[in-house]
Amino acid sequence: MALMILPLVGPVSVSESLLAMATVCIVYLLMRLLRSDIPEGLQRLPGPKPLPIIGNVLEVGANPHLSLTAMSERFGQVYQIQIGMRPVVVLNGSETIRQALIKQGEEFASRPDLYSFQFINNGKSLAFSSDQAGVWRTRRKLAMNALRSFSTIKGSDLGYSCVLEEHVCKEGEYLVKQLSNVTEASGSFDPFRHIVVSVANVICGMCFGRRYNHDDQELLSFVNLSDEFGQVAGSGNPADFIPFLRFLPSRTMKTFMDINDRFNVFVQKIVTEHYRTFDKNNIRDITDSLIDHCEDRKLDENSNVQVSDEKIVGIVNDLFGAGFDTISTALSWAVVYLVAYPEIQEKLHQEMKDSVGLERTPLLSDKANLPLLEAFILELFRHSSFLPFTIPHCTTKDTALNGYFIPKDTCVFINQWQVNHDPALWKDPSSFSPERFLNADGVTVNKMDAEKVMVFGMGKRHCIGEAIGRTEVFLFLAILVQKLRFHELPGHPLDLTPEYGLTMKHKRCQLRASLRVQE
Ligand code: HEM
Repeated sequence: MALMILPLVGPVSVSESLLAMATVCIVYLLMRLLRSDIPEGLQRLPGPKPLPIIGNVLEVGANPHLSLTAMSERFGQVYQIQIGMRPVVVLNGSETIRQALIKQGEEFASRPDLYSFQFINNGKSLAFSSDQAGVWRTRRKLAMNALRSFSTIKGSDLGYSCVLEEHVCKEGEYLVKQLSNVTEASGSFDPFRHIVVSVANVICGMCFGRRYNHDDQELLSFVNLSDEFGQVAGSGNPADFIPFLRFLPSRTMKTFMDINDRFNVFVQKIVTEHYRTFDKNNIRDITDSLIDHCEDRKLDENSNVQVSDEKIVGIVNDLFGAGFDTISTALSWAVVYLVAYPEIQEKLHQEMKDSVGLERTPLLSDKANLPLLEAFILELFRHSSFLPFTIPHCTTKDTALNGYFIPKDTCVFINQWQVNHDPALWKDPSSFSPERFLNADGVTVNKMDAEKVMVFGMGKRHCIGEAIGRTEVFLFLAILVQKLRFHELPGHPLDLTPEYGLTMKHKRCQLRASLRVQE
């Protein structure tokens, strides 16, 4: 992401320069005057000295997860930076984050009203908008109930424990065929390009009762552009903090708006069709269940929180959006790690062969017998930390943390990357070693270590799709490891350096896959 502010300034005259400098000084002095008083017994937050107007943007740079982790070594687990003219508190360290998000959860539960968030789901997103607490709570509860109902019910095939397992197993088998066919036809494939369609199909099944072909242009037109979405929605997007940047042309921002538009049109078309064919006695999917809720609520005169129909049915946008990008990113990283560590790939296949065999599709009930696969997933979450920060939080009132004063309405970044790479928690944090999660017996996972990994946030805003996310990553990966061997494409060495964003992706690459049964 470009945090280059200075090159955006063109040639200026002497009088313009003087005027700009005077403005900068006045704003700087005003900001110093407006600095809030610190209540007795509390301290002012430490942090790097900000420059006028741009604050600490240059020090934050293009990889905020690395720069803000390095700053935690200088300033401690709670410190303040300034992005543009907006103060941002950065929280690091497992215990400090637990204290803020769980023990003082109510005080850190809100979202800041950032510029880019108004384009997500037309400003009505459950995850990104700064809804009032009552409205957000009602919508979150509805979303959780809908997800639970439509993932745990039985599907059409009674051989599966639930519809989620059925969807993932069928999409997983299809993905195996797709990857081996594409390798045969074209010599290689881009893992994210194909995985994202399979994962999108699972959430589409639950939300809209439909699946898409791997070549469906309408679906592909935005699911494969989620990199740009993540670059803007990630913590530290300059236009969110430096107002004048909104008025300068930005290719990334334009693409971001374009993806949001296409996404909203795609979902709106399906929702309109659901309204047209809605039958109260045949609730087909999550969209129907949300429409049904609107109808029931109109009959309930006593309902004390008023939430518009648009905001209720709009929950489906959040579920669909959150349900494909996160899981596809995790799986795409998984495949890249398999290729980068071929000896681990072989061990995982051997474990599958010994515990499940190669004849039948792996199921959720096999999880307890696949400890190395579970450890691999934990290490993939920890090492890649592909959600380096949670979605930004915001304080709901004046509060204190570790003895420091934090005023109401302060934007707060939660540094998950730092927790997952903290040398106080992990031995040799930069090495990729799934075995670190196995107990000394080598066949059970150390649950205490597993709980230290932070990728789903925690507390009041903690991810509502965690169970679904873990289930999908496990099942898809089990099927891929059982059926395929992944290889590097000769002459195309892998680059595991993540590209910063809300979800950090590996660089797009070309890989090969061969069917194990043919070997
Ligand atoms: C591997 C997969 C996933 C990961 C790593 C993940 C991670 C996260 C994280 C870090 C947050 C922000 C927490 C915070 O702000 O403190 C979040 C929020 C959220 N996630 Fe997930 N997520 C995943 C899958 C899903 C799925 C499958 C769904 C739904 C189908 C989902 C729905 C949501 C929603 C609606 C929120 C916003 C909650 C709120 O603001 O109250 N996520 N997720």
